[in-house]
Amino acid sequence: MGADGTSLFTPEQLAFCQALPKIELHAHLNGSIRPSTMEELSQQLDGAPISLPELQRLIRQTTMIGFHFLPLPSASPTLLLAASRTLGECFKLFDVIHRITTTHEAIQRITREVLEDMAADNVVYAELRTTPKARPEQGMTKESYLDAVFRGIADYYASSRRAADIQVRLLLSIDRRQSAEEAMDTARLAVQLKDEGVAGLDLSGNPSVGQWGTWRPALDYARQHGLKVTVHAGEVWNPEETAAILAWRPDRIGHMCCLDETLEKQLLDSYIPLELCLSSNVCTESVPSYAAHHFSAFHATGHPVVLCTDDTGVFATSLSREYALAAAAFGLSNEQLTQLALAAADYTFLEPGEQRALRERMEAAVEVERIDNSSSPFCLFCSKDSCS
Ligand SMILES: CNc1ncnc2c1ncn2[C@@H]1O[C@H](COP(=O)(O)O)[C@@H](O)[C@H]1O
Repeated sequence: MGADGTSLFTPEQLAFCQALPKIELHAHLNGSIRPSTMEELSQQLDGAPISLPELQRLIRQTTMIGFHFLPLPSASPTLLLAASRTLGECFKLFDVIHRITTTHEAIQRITREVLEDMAADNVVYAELRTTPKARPEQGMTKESYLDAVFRGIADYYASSRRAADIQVRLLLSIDRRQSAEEAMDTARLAVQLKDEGVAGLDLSGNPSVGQWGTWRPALDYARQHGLKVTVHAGEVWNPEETAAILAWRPDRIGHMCCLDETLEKQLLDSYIPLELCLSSNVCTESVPSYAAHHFSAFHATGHPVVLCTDDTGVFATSLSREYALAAAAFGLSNEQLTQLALAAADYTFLEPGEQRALRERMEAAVEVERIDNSSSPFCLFCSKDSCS
């Protein structure tokens, strides 16, 4: 494999996946920061709570994670993680990112840029998640943090010619470091903002921290008030917690890398849709390789699965790249990739009528691609030499 990972799939596979209309259901806002923006924001830190030398020291400290700005053939310099790191080291990197994204302006900008990047990658619907943060020293409350996110979304729609192409909902994240009270604050905020585009709640953060029982009342509250809930589970080996989360029956679950036979059977019986992030899980060593990723087994049984990115900035990926990785690692045909992308509409936190409309919009886009490619001797959409 090349250092940029591109040799994991063919250019044709990537081109097909880029042309496919896609749905992103598991993307963390700050983890999706453009590396170039991260670099730029870190230059502007003088006078802010963290100075540039301090940031550089922090980055050096996290060199086990490694910052490598590698020129990719068709992209701007991209941040890649070094060959070996752990999930714990990854969370040190999030702390660094959070220390350079402390202002409302930074949050607004990152939100706009993330949507621009998604639209350019042919993402037609996204549920973007973020942890609302109160930073009194910046005059930032959880509410004003979210206002900045909403302004970023508005900026995107105001500036983009492709605005109609991407529909966005927000999920508010509870960080596992947070107390029951903090979690409940976030749940209340999510309920208040239900009509403003907040579709649900997420539980995320370092999986080695905290206890499931701490945040459960907040998740119960959100559910009782009509919000959907997705939970990170099984990112590390913690069978008691994973069983308790499965018994609670979230509307979707992220990761589920570490399962024994009993948990796997419970998950299959539950039919709860899985948000799967190949690069993230391989990079953080939650799974040993792409080929060994549990996507393959769950997809083969017909269990609902959706490919997602997790943190495009941290793992130097895009949704098209994740689809191409899956195509190459699991031998998926173009038709299987198309069905995978379309099926994700059913797992969104939209109302059933909105889900149907989204799927129809995607099917129409796929049809246009089929027609556009029908004169080509090699059909992009059925992997045959020609299609009838
Ligand atoms: C790698 N796998 C992962 N597992 C668990 N939580 C993750 C994560 N990747 C990201 N986050 C969560 O998202 C935050 C960054 O975005 P926001 O500041 O909320 O926008 C991280 O601090 C962590 O809490």
